[in-house]
Amino acid sequence: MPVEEFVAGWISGAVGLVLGHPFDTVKLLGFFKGMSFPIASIAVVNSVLFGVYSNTLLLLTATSHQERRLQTPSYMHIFLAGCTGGFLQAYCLAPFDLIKVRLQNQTEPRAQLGSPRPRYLGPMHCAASIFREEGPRGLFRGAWTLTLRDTPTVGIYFITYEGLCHQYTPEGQNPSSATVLVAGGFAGIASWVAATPLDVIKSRMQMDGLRRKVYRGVLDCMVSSVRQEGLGVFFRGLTINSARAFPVNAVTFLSYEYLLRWWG
Ligand SMILES: C[N+](C)(C)CCCC[C@H](N)C(=O)O
Repeated sequence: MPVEEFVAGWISGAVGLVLGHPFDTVKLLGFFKGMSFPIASIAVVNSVLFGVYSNTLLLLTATSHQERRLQTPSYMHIFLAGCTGGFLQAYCLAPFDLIKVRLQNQTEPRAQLGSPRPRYLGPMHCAASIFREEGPRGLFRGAWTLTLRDTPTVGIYFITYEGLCHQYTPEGQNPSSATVLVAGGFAGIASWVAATPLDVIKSRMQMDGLRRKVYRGVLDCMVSSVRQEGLGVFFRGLTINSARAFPVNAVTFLSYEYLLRWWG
């Protein structure tokens, strides 16, 4: 099993992440709150995303990353491999994403003398508290919605990337850096536009049960969100998600391609 893709996925994900983190947090308070933790978690998550994608394509088309430039796989295969990558990465991402959402939604100041103690003191404390208060399954709260969000949208992510690269690259050549940056950026935007409605629902499911349980399930969460806030609720954060997605995924794909070429 080619492991380079896993390693390249990890490193490129970390590069993209540093760039994207302020966008992630600006929706809330505190700019670089919780930076070190996502850096560690991206090692697992992005390497699963790219590693599973590439190895699924290898299974489906019997071509390696380099050979695929000469023999472009069908969009169906690219989509299926993307969905497989998205499905598996969602499960790895679930506990990390839950902790991120819980910490970012916590707006009490850091522990200070005289002020009330925040519920979670940091990522490890947050993980331990969830485990204690909500059980081991609590760490996977919202995982199902995350899977629904990521399975098709990672398919869209890779279709957009490969499609744009193919469009602007002469037959049999590697895409130029500019092409990779633009294709990666638009792949990020396309997948985030598609992912935003379920991203809103996912975060609500992850915050549910903290004080008392409000939703009976994903569908119930969707229906009551629309009832209370209208259809616009599904587009919450769309602009910031897209603004973040372009630079993050442009550099993610650029470093991924370069690492693979360098090792290849
Ligand atoms: C599927 N979905 C759109 C959610 C994410 C796909 C892109 C993954 C990238 N690490 C990022 O954070 O932008």
